[in-house]
Amino acid sequence: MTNLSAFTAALARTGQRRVLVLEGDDAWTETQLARLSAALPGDWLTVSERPQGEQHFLPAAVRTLLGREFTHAVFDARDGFAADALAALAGTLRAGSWLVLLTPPWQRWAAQPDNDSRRWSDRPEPIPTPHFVRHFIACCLEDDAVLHWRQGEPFQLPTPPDGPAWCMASGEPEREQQQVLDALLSLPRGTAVVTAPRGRGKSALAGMLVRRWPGAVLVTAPAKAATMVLAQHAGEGFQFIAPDALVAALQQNTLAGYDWLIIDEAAAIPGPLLRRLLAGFPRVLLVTTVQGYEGTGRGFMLKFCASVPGLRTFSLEQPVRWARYDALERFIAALLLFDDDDFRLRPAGECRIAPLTQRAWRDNPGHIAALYRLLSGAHYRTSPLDLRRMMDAPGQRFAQALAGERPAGERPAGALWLVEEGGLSTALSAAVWAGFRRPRGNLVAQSLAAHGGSPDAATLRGLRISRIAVHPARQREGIGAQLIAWAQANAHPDCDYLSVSFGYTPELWRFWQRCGFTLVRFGSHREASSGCYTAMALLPLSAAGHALAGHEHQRLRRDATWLQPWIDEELPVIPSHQATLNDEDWRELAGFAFAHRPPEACIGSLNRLLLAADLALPALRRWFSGQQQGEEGRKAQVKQLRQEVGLALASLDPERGKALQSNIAALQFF
Ligand SMILES: CC(=O)SCCNC(=O)CCNC(=O)[C@H](O)C(C)(C)COP(=O)(O)OP(=O)(O)OC[C@H]1O[C@@H](n2cnc3c(N)ncnc32)[C@H](O)[C@@H]1OP(=O)(O)O
Ligand SMILES: Nc1ncnc2c1ncn2[C@@H]1O[C@H](COP(=O)(O)OP(=O)(O)OP(=O)(O)O)[C@@H](O)[C@H]1O
Repeated sequence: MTNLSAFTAALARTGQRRVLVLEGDDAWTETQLARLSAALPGDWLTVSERPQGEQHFLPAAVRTLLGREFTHAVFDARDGFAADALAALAGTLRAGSWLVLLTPPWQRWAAQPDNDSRRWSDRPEPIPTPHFVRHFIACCLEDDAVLHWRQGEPFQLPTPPDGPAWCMASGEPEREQQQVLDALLSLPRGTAVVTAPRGRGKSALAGMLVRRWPGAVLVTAPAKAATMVLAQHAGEGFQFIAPDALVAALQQNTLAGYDWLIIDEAAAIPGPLLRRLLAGFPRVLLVTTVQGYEGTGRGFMLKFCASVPGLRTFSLEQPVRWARYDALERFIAALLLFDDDDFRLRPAGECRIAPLTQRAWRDNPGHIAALYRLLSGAHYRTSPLDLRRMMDAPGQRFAQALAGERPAGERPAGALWLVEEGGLSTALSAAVWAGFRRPRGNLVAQSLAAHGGSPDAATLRGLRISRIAVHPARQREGIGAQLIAWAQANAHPDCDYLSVSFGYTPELWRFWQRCGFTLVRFGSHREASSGCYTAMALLPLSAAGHALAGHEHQRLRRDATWLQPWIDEELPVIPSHQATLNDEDWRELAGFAFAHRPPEACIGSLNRLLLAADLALPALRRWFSGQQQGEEGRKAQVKQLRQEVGLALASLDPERGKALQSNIAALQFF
């Protein structure tokens, strides 16, 4: 272990960080870990599903470490591989650090269920992840800088890294930081954004702006703990305000005299909230990471920044927390396919559509990796969890639009990712409709049952378009529509529909509409993550699919008058203005009163009940006048609503109410 200390000293001197993989059984691994931490002093952080020691974090808690720094870390992949947590963790390690990765013995790892898969596979039980394990092993073996210590074999350290001594930044702005700072200090008005990968000195730069700006600057971020670096570089002028307090202060007009608002980790703040903040200050600086822990950074660039007029964009390339060509950063980029060099080039030439299956991760990994890179470059939602889903979750299918000369010169210009859904039993689908059951997966199929009017909706089989993206340099050339037409023509004969669930924008809806989709659902509130309403649409393929799409679209039209007041966006359907209670309303109201259907899924029928029945219904009136309280208050209010609606049905038609009640009660046993 003396050699290890010398090696680590060489890492610190050259500004490098390294990966050490410990492959073995639990007892052996624990012994080696104890030896390592005894030999290498410093603050060791452990990320593991198993509780151990003081500096221990569960993978799900690693996000809270953003903005903090550590010397060494252990990432325990023996029970599950939380790829997003690994990416977040790697960014927190200083120059001279080790990232020790614990794996089970490789020969049994591929067949072992991965606990993390429950987060992304839509399966209730953990599943094995052979493609990811294979890819991980290949990344380790291909990279000379990754140290691999296998149980039963001697551990040999290579020669320590050599090279010029690395100097920690002095406290004064680095060259790149200075250039951005000069531009910001002379910005007369408007919005600027600084994006960069981890550890490039973005937060420090924002702090330097606070220190150098002659007037008042306000700083906000999703968590104050993540602004430590910014505060340190800002000095006494640092003034922090939480985003919700900031919105409240803007509404009350109590903020005056601030020249700048700095929003650190801006990608973690929902778009509509950001938009409100931009309007409140003469100058705004948005700071965000473009790669890594969640895919939100690039999405932020793509979706939000494209909509800000006159935005000034800056980026930082040189790492500050570690030296250039750092081995850990390179390993993580290769493992999680962060490198996007391919994406920067325009894929030129005619396109042909070609299918791909998960087998490509074995047979032609370069090909399918290019597809993932296109998705993560062009689609705002793509994250390392998608990479894992794409590799190993069951029921996934892919197609790509390949541009260029066959075969060597071809590159993907468009990517389509499909997921098989539906096929639930009649009883389970009806139990989903009633709100009694919500098994994992089947996003659109279950949502059609749970929020729509057809108890058997989830029995149909669909292919959900999980993602579609066309290279930005090739959009509006018909490639997206070509991919959808391919999916339509190549769907399995027992597939009833293609479906899509998307964050509604009028432009995106126009695309789906042009591809032949029918709108069947529009959410009643904006999603916090995207700031958009969720919309769902179907492209029917079979007679049953046509019937379902037609029925759900008519239902949406019938409910549109009542749904519109909940939504501050024009609903893209023509309301049909029907105010009488029909059989379907009766069934739905019974599903609400005697089962667990949420009120938001019954907005139309509840309103028609108010109009049709000559009853007081005070709780219902209160609900629609918007007098709702917090979570606990809401629960009590919904309970009261259910009772009131049950009584109303019994008083309107006691026989019918009773019959529906007993039918619905039977559903809870499925
Ligand atoms: C499930 C999900 O993935 S939802 C998210 C969809 N993906 C994204 O938002 C990623 C970023 N966007 C993209 O990759 C692309 O813009 C896509 C996939 C949405 C569309 O692909 P494209 O190849 O650009 O669309 P395509 O050229 O086939 O358009 C067909 C028609 O749709 C309509 N359309 C497409 N994009 C737009 C737009 N931005 N605004 C208005 N209409 C549009 C047009 O009518 C167009 O026909 P036209 O150009 O002759 O007028
Ligand atoms: N010019 C500088 N002088 C001294 N230290 C610096 C300078 N720039 C950055 N640093 C330090 O380098 C480290 C990384 O900087 P910073 O946290 O600003 O990077 P970042 O790009 O915001 O990283 P992350 O995405 O991980 O939050 C911090 O410890 C910071 O204090």
